[in-house]
Amino acid sequence: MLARSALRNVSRTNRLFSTSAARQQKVTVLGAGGGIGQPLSLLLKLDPYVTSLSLYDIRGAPGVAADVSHVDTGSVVTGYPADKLDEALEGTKVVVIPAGVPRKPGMTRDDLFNTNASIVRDLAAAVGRVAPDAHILVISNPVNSTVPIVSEVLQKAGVYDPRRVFGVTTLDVVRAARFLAEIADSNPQETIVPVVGGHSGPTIVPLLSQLEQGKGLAGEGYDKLVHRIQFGGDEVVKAKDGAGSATLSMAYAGARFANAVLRGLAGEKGIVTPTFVKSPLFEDKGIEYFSSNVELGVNGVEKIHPLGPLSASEEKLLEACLPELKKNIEKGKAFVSQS
Ligand SMILES: NC(=O)C1=CN([C@@H]2O[C@H](COP(=O)(O)OP(=O)(O)OC[C@H]3O[C@@H](n4cnc5c(N)ncnc54)[C@H](O)[C@@H]3O)[C@@H](O)[C@H]2O)C=CC1
Ligand SMILES: O=C([O-])CC(=O)C(=O)O
Repeated sequence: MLARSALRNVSRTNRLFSTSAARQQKVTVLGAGGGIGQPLSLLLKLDPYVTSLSLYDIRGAPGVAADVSHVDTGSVVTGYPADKLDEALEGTKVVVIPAGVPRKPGMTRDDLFNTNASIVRDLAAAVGRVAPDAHILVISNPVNSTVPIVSEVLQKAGVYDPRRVFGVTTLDVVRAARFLAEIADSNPQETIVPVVGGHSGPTIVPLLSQLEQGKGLAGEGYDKLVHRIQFGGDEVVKAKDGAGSATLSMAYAGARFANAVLRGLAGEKGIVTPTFVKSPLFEDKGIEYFSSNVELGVNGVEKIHPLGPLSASEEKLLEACLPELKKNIEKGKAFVSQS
């Protein structure tokens, strides 16, 4: 028999994260059987802020749930098949949506609209009906359009609170940190790049001038880095050669953003990260949603930070971002009003 202190040590080394959290929540993943959904579900199983993990997909969620449920952390995992969406959502506080098709080489994210818009619309309607006060984290592309779709659906249902709908743009932040750190020879975990705008090509605007490691960059080196951050998704789509887009790095990014939302819900202060939300920043230009640094808290979005000082190059990037973003947002809104 192991002495109690030895058991405690064994127990500590067996855990990836510490298990004591102030306040835990039920989290539901819609699209849990997919390329992102599976590793994301695993990472959420490791999150000490999750008490109950509900996994839903039109294919394969009970199997994923059975598998993930054997991991020895405190949360309880349940899988739900296609006809059990309402049960999956009951009592949930956070819903993460990676349901929908991914890109193949040669496609833009907007090319996914025709398939994913209706998937996201129908899932949002179910969330509005069953879990109207849930925080909704939208991963499904095109994010610039799917976030307005979710918002419009909730608005129609009379349960919209803009503080609780988020487009997950964390992968852009993760990539920017990694790619800049490679050039600057810095620690990527300490190379925190605010990435603003939206989540597709030219709408992705990294504010490199706001970092010590980034402010000296210019010319070809700067242009190449910006292009890599804006088109990092294409790099993965090309390398996977028809087998899909980023799944593992996205699962990491999604779990990280979900953890930030959960920590906010638990009352932690000072959690600031970029996310694509209903925003006043460019309302005067008719742009209702924008990603920028947002402070998260018990109500979701507590405060939207201004962009801060921009370099001349960043002003130009922003100029290219805004009209494209506006088009994407309007397309999402029109889809719901015509549905
Ligand atoms: N926000 C971001 O930064 C990123 C977004 N994505 C997007 O995430 C989405 C998912 O990508 P993957 O997981 O690679 O695709 P995948 O095809 O591997 O998985 C999608 C899953 O959604 C499920 N699904 C389809 N319709 C559904 C419905 N009505 N209800 C519940 N589940 C449903 C499918 O059965 C499948 O298991 C894509 O739209 C992709 O473009 C991907 C990477 C990064
Ligand atoms: O590129 C894609 O289609 C998937 C995605 O959004 C990303 O990896 O940033």
